[in-house]
Amino acid sequence: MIGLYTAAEIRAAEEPLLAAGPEGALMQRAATGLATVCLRMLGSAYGRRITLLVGAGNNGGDALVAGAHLAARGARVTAVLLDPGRAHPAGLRALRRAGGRVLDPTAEDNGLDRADLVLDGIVGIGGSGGLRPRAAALAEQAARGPGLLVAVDVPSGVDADTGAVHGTAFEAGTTVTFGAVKPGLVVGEGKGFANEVRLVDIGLDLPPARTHQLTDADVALRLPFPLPGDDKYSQGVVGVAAGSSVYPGAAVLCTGAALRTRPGLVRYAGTAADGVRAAWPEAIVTDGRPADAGRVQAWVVGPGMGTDDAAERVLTEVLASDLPVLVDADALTLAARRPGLVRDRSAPTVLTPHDREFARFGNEVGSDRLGAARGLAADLGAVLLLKGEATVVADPSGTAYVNGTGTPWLATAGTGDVLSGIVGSLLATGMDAAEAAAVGAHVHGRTGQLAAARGPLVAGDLLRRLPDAIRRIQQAAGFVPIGLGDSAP
Ligand SMILES: NC(=O)C1=CN([C@@H]2O[C@H](COP(=O)(O)OP(=O)(O)OC[C@H]3O[C@@H](n4cnc5c(N)ncnc54)[C@H](O)[C@@H]3O)[C@@H](O)[C@H]2O)[C@@H](O)CC1
Ligand SMILES: Nc1ncnc2c1ncn2[C@@H]1O[C@H](COP(=O)(O)OP(=O)(O)O)[C@@H](O)[C@H]1O
Ligand SMILES: [K+]
Repeated sequence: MIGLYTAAEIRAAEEPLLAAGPEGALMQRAATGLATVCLRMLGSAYGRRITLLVGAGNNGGDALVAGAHLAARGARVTAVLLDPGRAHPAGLRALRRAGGRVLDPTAEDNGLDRADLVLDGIVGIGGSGGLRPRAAALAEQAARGPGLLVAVDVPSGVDADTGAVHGTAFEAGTTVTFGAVKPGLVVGEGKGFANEVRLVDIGLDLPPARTHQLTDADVALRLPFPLPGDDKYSQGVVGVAAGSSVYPGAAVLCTGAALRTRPGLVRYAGTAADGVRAAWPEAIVTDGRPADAGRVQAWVVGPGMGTDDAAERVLTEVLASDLPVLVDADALTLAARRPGLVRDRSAPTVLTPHDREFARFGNEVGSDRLGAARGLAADLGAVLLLKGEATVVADPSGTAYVNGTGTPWLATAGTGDVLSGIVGSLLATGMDAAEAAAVGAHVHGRTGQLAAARGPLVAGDLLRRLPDAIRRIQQAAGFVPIGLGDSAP
């Protein structure tokens, strides 16, 4: 698992290393790793034009020291100092010694229109609020130029903890981050500014993370294989209460996804019974109530079910069980009206809202998606899976996951019903509810990527590609999407 750490957590882990000295050692490690990544991106340094955008803090210091390494290898390095009187003194000396040029921010020709690479050292984890006007103007000018755009630690203008961006931010193609990945690089608006994230190990001794991102290897370990002694019941039976005679599609997609994820046994109960029977002869189907379906180990309730009195009775019945329940779509609308139905449960509940469904519980998601998910999870005593470009999962204790897979092609009707079926089927195996949600989101995203490789996708394509996506995840065990070890020479 990749641990995601806030600025405060990073600073706390840096403290003992800074106290133990020697002075500047951490910055040297960070800057060496940063320069190594830049060298790899450029192929070679000699004669290359590099512009450093340098703020007044240590983030600017990192850029200056990395710039000195690159200048020493023959790059033509120009540093634009946002606050010339306060630039990191040792970094500035190092750059000058290596032959770098230094400009103030009002210089007419700052080289951004012809740089091969731009290093953004305006502000890192010490940033607060939106970028100040001069910094914002330089970030925008860099984005218009031809150079590779590399952010130092965090793209300036992105909140490292939340991913919030107020106004503008540096549009990095690559972000070289130090010590640990920050949540703001992989969630919310920040994800789109950080893009490819490279982690440089600077030797921090970090405590266990509160926020995680799963890799294929993590997910492969958690996807249960059927064992020789298994039968169709022992792997966990999923119950699906979804769809309606008017909207059978959601029930068909949800049941199909549960079958394709963990094809032990899926039971369906609801008024879309005919449609489900026709699409999935493998499922055991009743047009009665959940109680008529037979025994299950977890329920999925809500997609396409409607919000009338009959639907509310189904939801109430399912939530009254002592089984794990995934609540989605129409059932979320109903649960938002009667949150006590969720709060009063002792068995695990997983809620899977998108932003509009989330808002029905009383607060907008806002720009801190992790914070919002954690808040509602704690309030309801449930696992919250907040869908989006980077789906977030939080449990009531504050443990959270940010999903790292997926594609915007998933923004199409019915893909959420597929996610519910996948997670429901993992819940039925007895997996911890937050892990089931996080593993399900990862599998769903990989399936979307696989389907999108063939062109525009519809939700049904996900069902066809799910087995292959699971097989590939299992094969790729050991693959880590974020580059580690770049501080090595
Ligand atoms: N503590 C350490 O020894 C280490 C720190 N490191 C680097 O140091 C950074 C943190 O350094 P600092 O604590 O000095 O803080 P930063 O350098 O991240 O930010 C502080 C500077 O940014 C300016 N600033 C803040 N908000 C701004 C905004 N909205 N618009 C424009 N300017 C803004 C402040 O005026 C100040 O000059 C990390 O991100 C990392 O790059 C690394 O070198 C590793 C070791
Ligand atoms: N821009 C996006 N990038 C990546 N994934 C997205 C994007 N927009 C939506 N998704 C994903 O697509 C799915 C849509 O679910 P949902 O909104 O519930 O659709 P429906 O209710 O039609 O099934 C979610 O898994 C969500 O995370
Ligand atoms: K930066």
